[in-house]
Order: sequence, then C-alpha cells, then structure tokens
Amino acid sequence: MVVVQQDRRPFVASAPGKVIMFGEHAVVYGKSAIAGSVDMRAYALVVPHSGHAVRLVLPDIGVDIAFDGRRLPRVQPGALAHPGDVEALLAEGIDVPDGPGRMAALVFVYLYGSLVADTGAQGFSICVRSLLPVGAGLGSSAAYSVALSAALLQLTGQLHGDGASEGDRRLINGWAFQGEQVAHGTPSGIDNSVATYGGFLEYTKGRDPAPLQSTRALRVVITNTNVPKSTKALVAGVRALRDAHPAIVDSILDAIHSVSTTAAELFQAPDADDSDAEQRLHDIVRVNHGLLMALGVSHPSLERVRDIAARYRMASKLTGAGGGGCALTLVPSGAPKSATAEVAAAMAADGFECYDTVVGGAGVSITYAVGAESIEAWIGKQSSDPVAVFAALPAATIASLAPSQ
Ligand SMILES: Nc1ncnc2c1ncn2[C@@H]1O[C@H](COP(=O)(O)OP(=O)(O)OP(=O)(O)O)[C@@H](O)[C@H]1O
Ligand SMILES: C[C@@](O)(CCO)CC(=O)[O-]
Ligand SMILES: [Mg+2]
Repeated sequence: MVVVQQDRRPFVASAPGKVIMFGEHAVVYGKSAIAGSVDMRAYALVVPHSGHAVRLVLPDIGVDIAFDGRRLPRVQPGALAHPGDVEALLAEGIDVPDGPGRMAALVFVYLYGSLVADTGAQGFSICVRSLLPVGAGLGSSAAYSVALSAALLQLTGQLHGDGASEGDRRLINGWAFQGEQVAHGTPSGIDNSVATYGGFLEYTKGRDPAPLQSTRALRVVITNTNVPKSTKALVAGVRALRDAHPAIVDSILDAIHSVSTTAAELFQAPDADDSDAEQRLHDIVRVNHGLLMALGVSHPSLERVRDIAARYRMASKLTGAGGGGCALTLVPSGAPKSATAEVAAAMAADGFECYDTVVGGAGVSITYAVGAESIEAWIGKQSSDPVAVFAALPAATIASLAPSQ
C-alpha cells in the first residue's frame, strides 16, 4: 500500500472545453489537427472528510452516489485492455443507472481505483459542475476527465506544482486520456490535451502538443444545433467506412491533414491582414467540412448552419465529432462586432444556440481560494453541506473559480 500525504483543505480543479478548428476524425488516424480551448470549463469541488465514505455528485446529469472507498480494489495497469474489467468495478455495490451518468461514474471509478484506492487516503466528496454543453462537440467529456484527474492527483499529493508545472500537466493529461479511453474506446487525445494545456495548438497523436502563435485574432462563433450525438458511435462509423473502403477513406484523411497543415501556416503567417490568407482560410473551412461530410459525420442541422453563415459571406464547419452537436463559423479579420451579432441572431431565429467564444484561454487549474477568501471559509459560511452549496451556485459564481482568460 502506498500511503499518501493528504492536504485536508477543500479545493476546486477546473479544465476548459475545446473547439477543433481543423482535423477532427483524421486526428484519430495520426493526422494533424488544430484546436484551442474555449472559455467554458468543468469545475470539480473536492471536500476531504474523515472516515472512508466517497461521494460523487454530478448535478448536470443527475448522479449522486456514495460508496465505502475501502471496498474498491486498486485498478491494475492494463485494465483498459479489458473493458469488461472496468465495467466490473461498478458491480462493487455502486448503483448507477444507464445513460450518460453511467459513463461518467465509470470514468470516476476507474480513476479512483487507479489513483486513490489502496493509498490509505481518507474519504471525500467530489462535485463536478460544467458550464459546457454535454455531448455537443466542445469536449465536455475531456474537461470532466481532466478536472477529475487533477482533483484526484492533487488530493493524494501526487502533484508538485498545484497542476501548473510541466510535470504535473503531463501526469494529469496522461490520466485524463485514460479517462477518455474508458468513455470512448479510441480517442486521439486531442480533447484532453487542449483541456490540460489550454491555448491554441497543433496536435498529432502520440506527440506532445505544439503551441501555435497565431498572428490572427481567433474569432469564432460556435453554434450548438442541440442535436444529440455520440462521439463513440461517430468515431466507430468512420472506422467502419474505412474498413469497407480503405483507399478512398485514407485519401480523404490525407486531404484533411493537408487542410490542417495549410491552416497552421496561415494562422502563423506574418501578415495577418493579408486578404489572400483570409480567403484561403475561408476556403479550407469549407473544404474541411465537405471532407467530413464525405466521411458521413454531418447532419441536416449542421448544413442549415452553413447555409445561414454563407448568407453573411462567412464559412462554417462542424466541430468535434459531428452528427449534430456544434458548428464553428470563422469570423473574418476586421469584421465589426455587429456582423457576428447579426449572424448569431439569424442562427438563433432558427432555434440554434450561439456562443461568442474567445479561443485560447488557460488550461487546467487548481485553486484553494475564491478571490481573497479560502474556499474552506467561503463554503463554511454558506451551509454545513458544501456539495449542496456548490451544486446550486449560479454559473457566474462558478466561473469565478478559475483563472480569468
Ligand atoms: N457536466 C458533466 N458532468 C458529468 N459528466 C459529464 C459532464 N459533461 C460531460 N460529461 C461526460 O461526458 C459525456 C459526453 O461526452 P461526449 O464525448 O459524447 O461529448 P463531448 O465531449 O461533449 O463532445 P466531443 O467529444 O465531440 O467534443 C457524458 O455522457 C458524460 O459521461
Ligand atoms: C472525432 C474526434 O476527432 C474529436 C472529438 O472531439 C475524436 C478524437 O479525436 O478522439
Ligand atoms: Mg468527448
């Protein structure tokens, strides 16, 4: 048994969602992709207490479970090779209904079993709230996985710089990737990398993410079609198409790779106001969407978003796994604020939800304070049940628990 040093103060670990600008799906096959963090995050409040009870509360998806932490066995390295073994963890007397809550609980139990079980750590409550839409293509699962991994590593004294050092980030990212594997099967790692490192980056599977210095303002309108989709099913669909038509699908994936490498050059071009570069970016947004459509991951609602954007001479593409979820619209450099407001209003009139997003904010963060006050004192003042307080906080207060963008 590894006995850990535990800090008993409550804290909040948080991580952002992501927007993939170019390269989704192809990135699963080792091609390059470009993505950045969005200014919406998942927040995990951890409250250590005496005894051995562990409580997981996920108010966004209706999960509230408790179990005796001593009953869960340590997860052995390699358990992910046998998904049945991971599912079996939930059989340890933890009652979780089917649906999104089951997957989220499984990710927690896997990370708990890997990082906390058998360390002699005392009990705790953890409550995760997210300001990201769930299952919409903005990386809500990765933000959840990164916030959880950071929370459990910090709780058990395995981080050395409160999540900010290079070593801490590498550790958090590695465990969050395993959390994503529990949820998805074969993720590329781009979502958890953006949620951990934040910023704007180029990602190729198996390599460290490479930060990009864009000379262009990263202005995008994100549109949520509110059509539910499953990342796991969409990734599996592309795999089935590739198995049936390897030569055709591989050439589409190669074309997406060229789109991403061209985009990286254009974003970093010295003259950001060059109208030729602007036109080329517009073109490749359109081309990337067409290639994704050929892979079978578009949806009529996403095509509708593209039609509306085209009326305003803007280019849109799906972002994330597709099949519904979100689209992004690239805002041309120098476009007035009124232009984005107009296109967003036109989309809202069709029933879509728009987020005016700043791409490239902070990655994972751990905080023990709200402004000048400790979380312990702040929560203690509100009620004797910190989880209930956190679960009911308004979004604006939750958002104050992370570094400003
Ligand atoms: N607020 C949350 N609380 C608990 N679990 C969450 C929360 N948000 C997301 N999740 C977990 O993530 C799952 C959704 O992940 P999924 O990968 O399908 O969508 P996404 O990550 O939002 O989109 P994409 O992967 O395309 O970017 C949920 O079913 C749940 O298991
Ligand atoms: C569809 C995909 O490329 C992005 C999902 O946000 C899957 C992945 O990279 O894991
Ligand atoms: Mg996801």
